[in-house]
Amino acid sequence: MKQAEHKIPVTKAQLHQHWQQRMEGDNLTNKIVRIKDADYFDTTDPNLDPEQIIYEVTLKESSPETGHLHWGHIILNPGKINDEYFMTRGHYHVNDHTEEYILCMGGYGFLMYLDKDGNCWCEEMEEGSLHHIPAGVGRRIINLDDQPLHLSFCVPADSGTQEFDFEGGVFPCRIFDDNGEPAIRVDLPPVNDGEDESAAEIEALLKM
Ligand SMILES: O=P(O)(O)OC[C@H]1O[C@H](O)[C@H](O)[C@@H](O)[C@@H]1O
Repeated sequence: MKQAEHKIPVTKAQLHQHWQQRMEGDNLTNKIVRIKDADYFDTTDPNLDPEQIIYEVTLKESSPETGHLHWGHIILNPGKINDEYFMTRGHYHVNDHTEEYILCMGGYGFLMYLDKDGNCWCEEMEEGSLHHIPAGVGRRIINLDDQPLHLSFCVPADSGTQEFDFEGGVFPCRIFDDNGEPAIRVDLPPVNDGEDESAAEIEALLKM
């Protein structure tokens, strides 16, 4: 006898709603970054609403000890400050033995990595892409689309978050809209023409 089929039709919108409902219940923390908080962009734009949300991170926290995992969602909105796409501030983990996974649920963007030797590279994020962030590597996320970028992430409970020191000029690469196409600007350290150094050397020699 043929077995009865119990197929339940689901739409993408329903699945998405289900995904959002995973972030209900206890032990939730929420971080919202708005235009007024965005001191890490290349420029400012006084015409933008300071209250506009750039991104939101919701974290379902487990207990903080080693071995436990936090689960989180990020919604990174589409937009730009002048030509620079909306992006997260970026961070690395205080406990630099901890890795992370990020799963893209929808949208399109870049995951930018920065290692301790200053190497900077990007991976494309699109629906279904899974990204492994190695231990000791910093990250930033950039939305290149006109839709929100929806991400889930899983991170060790003892990882700890350390923001980048932007005064120090980390993240040497930045992504801009160049006539509708993303373009990378690489900020190289200023070239030392040697004049200052030799002046200091001569002064040191004279004092000997
Ligand atoms: O750049 P942040 O403001 O630190 O936040 C955005 C971050 O959200 C979470 O904490 C994830 O662990 C990160 O991988 C992501 O980059």
